[in-house]
Amino acid sequence: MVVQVNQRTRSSSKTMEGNQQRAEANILLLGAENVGKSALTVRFLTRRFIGEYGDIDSIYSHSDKIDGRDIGFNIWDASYSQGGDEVGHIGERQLQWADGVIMVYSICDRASFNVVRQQVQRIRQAKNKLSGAVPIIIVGNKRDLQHRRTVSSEEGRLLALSADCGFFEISAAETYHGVLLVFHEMFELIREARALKKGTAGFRGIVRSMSAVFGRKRTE
Ligand SMILES: Nc1nc2c(ncn2[C@@H]2O[C@H](COP(=O)(O)OP(=O)(O)OP(=O)(O)O)[C@@H](O)[C@H]2O)c(=O)[nH]1
Repeated sequence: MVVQVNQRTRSSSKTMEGNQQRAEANILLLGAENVGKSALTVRFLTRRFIGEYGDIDSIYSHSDKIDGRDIGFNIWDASYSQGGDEVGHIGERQLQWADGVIMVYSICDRASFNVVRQQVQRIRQAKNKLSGAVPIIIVGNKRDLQHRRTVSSEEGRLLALSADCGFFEISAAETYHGVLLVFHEMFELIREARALKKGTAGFRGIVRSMSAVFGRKRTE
């Protein structure tokens, strides 16, 4: 497995957390093969859908503005790897690095939905031991392929609800907007998780966290 790690990203997310001018967020993308993790990442970075992508682990840095504030997104597009004899292994290093996790499945691939179900459980268990709860958003991708759908929106939403995750159904192939919403919501959840940790979450933050937990339906 090749991992392109930008060293700057690791330290900067810690040092700039409290800075009002610029905030950073480390976001880990997980999910089975072929579900569109790279497509989502590249859409967010370039606004484009290019069709075919490599399958190496990569970490990308990207700047964006939310409500006039500069945000540095560090995105780890993780290939579906094998650790020891376990397929779908999630490395401790990945979890320690991540401020938030986006778990992707394809709405026309039930096996990929089952992978998300298993990985969400593993993250909840592992991350609690490492450093407390981490915000997770579950994304059902390839919404443009309705005729091949094998996982209903309800199932996706119910899984998210039961595991305290946000939920979106999108098509990375069709639109940029849905992908943008996912990353912006992820940043908001990370910000609120940090505020809750520091005990500075306002009423709005608490309400938003509860909404994420109780799973509003989020679609494009
Ligand atoms: N129809 C459709 N195809 C998509 C969509 N997103 C990705 N794809 C296609 O699905 C295939 C896999 O996309 P990738 O982004 O490489 O998937 P991945 O999850 O990164 O795959 P791995 O690198 O193997 O882990 C490619 O052929 C993409 O063009 C989508 O929203 N709709």
